Amino acid sequence: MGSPEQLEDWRHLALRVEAEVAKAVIGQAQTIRLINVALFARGHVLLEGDVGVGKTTVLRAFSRAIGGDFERVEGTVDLMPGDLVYHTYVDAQGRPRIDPGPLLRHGERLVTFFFNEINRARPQVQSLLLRAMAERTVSAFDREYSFPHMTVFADRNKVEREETFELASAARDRFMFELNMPKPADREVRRALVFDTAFHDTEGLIDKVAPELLPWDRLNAIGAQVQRSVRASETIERYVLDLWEASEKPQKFGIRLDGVDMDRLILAGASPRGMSALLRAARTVAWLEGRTHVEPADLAAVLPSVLGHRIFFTPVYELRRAELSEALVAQIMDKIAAP
Ligand SMILES: Nc1ncnc2c1ncn2[C@@H]1O[C@H](COP(=O)(O)OP(=O)(O)OP(=O)(O)O)[C@@H](O)[C@H]1O
Repeated sequence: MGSPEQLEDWRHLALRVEAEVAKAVIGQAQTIRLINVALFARGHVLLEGDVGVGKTTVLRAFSRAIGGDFERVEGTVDLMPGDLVYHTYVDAQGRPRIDPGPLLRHGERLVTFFFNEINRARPQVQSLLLRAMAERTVSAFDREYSFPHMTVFADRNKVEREETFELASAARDRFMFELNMPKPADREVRRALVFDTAFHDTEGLIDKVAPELLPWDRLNAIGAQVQRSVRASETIERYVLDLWEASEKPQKFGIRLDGVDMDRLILAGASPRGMSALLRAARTVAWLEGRTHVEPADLAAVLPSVLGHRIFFTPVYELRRAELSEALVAQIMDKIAAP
C-alpha cells in the first residue's frame, strides 16, 4: 500500500503525463485531463469526435508517456470475434500457423487498447470486447490470458451511420466516460494545426513525448489508493443522490426541455454502476487537484462525460439523444443546487 507521500509523487507523475501529451496534442486540455482521470480511475473510454481531430495522436501520446504496449484494431463489418483473439496465416514453409491476436499477443504489457470505429464491428465482436473490458481476461488456446493493466478506448464514428451497429445501452454503461473530442475553436490553435508543419507529422509529435513516465503495472494499485484516500462528505453524498434521482425523474427537480414531454422522456436514468463511476472519477479529479475531499467542482468536471451516455430515452426521443442528453445534463447541473 502506498503512503500519502507516494501518492503525492504519483500525482506529480500524472500531471507530468498530461504536460507531455499536451506537447503533441494542442487545444485539447479538457480531453487530456479526462483521459488521465479515466486511467487513474481505471475506467474505459468511449471517444466520440469528428474525424481527424487527433484521437489517434492523443492515445499514442498517452501510451508513450505511461509506457506499456499499444494496440489498435479497426472495426469493420467483416471483423469476427476470433480476429481479436488469434491470427491465422501461412508461414514461409507453407504451413498453416495460428498466433495470439491483438488482445493476447502483448500479454500483461497491454496497457492501451484502441478500438477504432467500434460501431462498424458486429455485436458479437462488441460483446467479446465488453467481456474483456470487464474481466481483463480472455480464455484461448486452453489457457487464460490476462491483461490487468489494459484501458480500452473505443471510438465511435459519429459522421457516418450507414452499415453501423450501434452499441446497446448496456454496452455503453460499461464505459466510464463518453468523451466528445471537439474540433478546437481557438483561432491560434487552428492556425498552428494548419500552418505549423510539426502538426502534420504524427510520428514527430509522438517523439516529443517523454517515454515511460509511470509504473504502469501499478496503475490498479495507485487507482485503488486514490479511492481510499479521497473522502466524500455527507453533504456531497446527498448532492450525488439528488443528481442520481434527477437523471431518473428530472421533472421532480423542475427541469424542463423545450418541446419535450418530460413525463415521457426517460426510459432509465443512471445505473448504480454509472453513479459509482461518477464518484471514482470525481475522487480522481480531486486527487489530481491536490485535495483529499471531493468538492462539487470535481463532480461537475466529470458529470457530462459520465452521465451523457447513460440516460436512456424513450424511442420517440432517442433519435434526438445527442442534443437532449447534453441539454438535460446541463439542466441537472444548473437546477440541483451544489452544496
Ligand atoms: N489537436 C491536435 N494537436 C496536434 N495534432 C493534431 C491535432 N488535431 C489533429 N492533429 C493532426 O491531424 C492529423 C490527424 O490526426 P489523427 O490521425 O490523430 O486523428 P483521428 O481523430 O484519429 O482521425 P480519424 O478520425 O481519421 O481516425 C495528425 O497528423 C495529427 O497530428
